[in-house]
Amino acid sequence: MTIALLGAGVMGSTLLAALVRSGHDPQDLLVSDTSAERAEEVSRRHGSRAVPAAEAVAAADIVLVAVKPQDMAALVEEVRDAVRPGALVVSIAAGISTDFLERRLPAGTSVVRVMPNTPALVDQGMSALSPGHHCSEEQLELARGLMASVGRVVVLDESHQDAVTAISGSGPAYIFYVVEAMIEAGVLLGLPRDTSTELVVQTLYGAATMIRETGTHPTVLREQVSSPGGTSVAALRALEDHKVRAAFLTAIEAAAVRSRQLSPPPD
Ligand SMILES: NC(=O)C1=CN([C@@H]2O[C@H](COP(=O)(O)OP(=O)(O)OC[C@H]3O[C@@H](n4cnc5c(N)ncnc54)[C@H](O)[C@@H]3O)[C@@H](O)[C@H]2O)C=CC1
Ligand SMILES: O=C(O)[C@@H]1CCC=N1
Repeated sequence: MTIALLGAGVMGSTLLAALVRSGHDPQDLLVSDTSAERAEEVSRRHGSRAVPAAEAVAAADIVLVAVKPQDMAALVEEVRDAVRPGALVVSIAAGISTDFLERRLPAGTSVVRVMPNTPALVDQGMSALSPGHHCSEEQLELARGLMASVGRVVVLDESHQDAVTAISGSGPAYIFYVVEAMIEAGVLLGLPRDTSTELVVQTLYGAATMIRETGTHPTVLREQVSSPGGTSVAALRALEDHKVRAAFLTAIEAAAVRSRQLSPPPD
């Protein structure tokens, strides 16, 4: 199975590394980037082949597109004539609909829209897949298998993709932000930075593992930490005073709005 990866940036190279880890022959992975240097550097690292975009697409069973939404129209224009009949086009670009791609690709091209996230780098990714009009069950399974090699997968109606982008696509950024803030707070309280980092990271890992392994609702888990009249409720009250919950709602809504804005207007 030959896979063309178009765009070898943060997410493209993360997926490339994952494809190699999951047993794809690196020689069957053709990498293209407008920065030829980048495509070559990434390919040197993973054993894949750096190839111009149209050439990669002409040889590919799966075309995995990982360029920014703003670069998508130009890229599709560049490669459309090279897409093989029966090839599957998988796009991970925020805000780019299957309809946008189907209108620009040869008639009948199978498309799957995916929103992954960066924890794919450590095989703990979360991907949401939405098939286009011409995507068969078999092709959807192919895309599912591709993304399942880097974490969990859900298949969702495309109307949910802006919400997915705002929750799990951008989600790691919010979590890292909270982690940064907690580490800084530890330093404020006099802890050495590396100690504070270790305390915060293990607490995050432990809390995430508890949510997953116990299946208990986060509210109940939070209540278990909050002794009456104790330290946790004192902190949680300050978070409520600063409207942190409302800030999360507003922030995530802003991400979804931005995802919609990244959708090019209809022709
Ligand atoms: N970074 C993230 O956490 C996530 C990103 N995404 C999506 O993945 C896509 C890529 O994002 P990043 O990797 O963060 O961006 P990036 O800027 O790191 O990578 C994009 C790459 O595409 C290349 N490129 C641009 N035009 C090209 C063309 N015509 N042909 C070949 N390569 C071309 C650029 O040179 C760059 O190396 C975006 O559409 C984004 O919405 C989706 C989920 C998570
Ligand atoms: O920030 C972005 O636009 C991309 C999409 C989801 C995560 N990163």
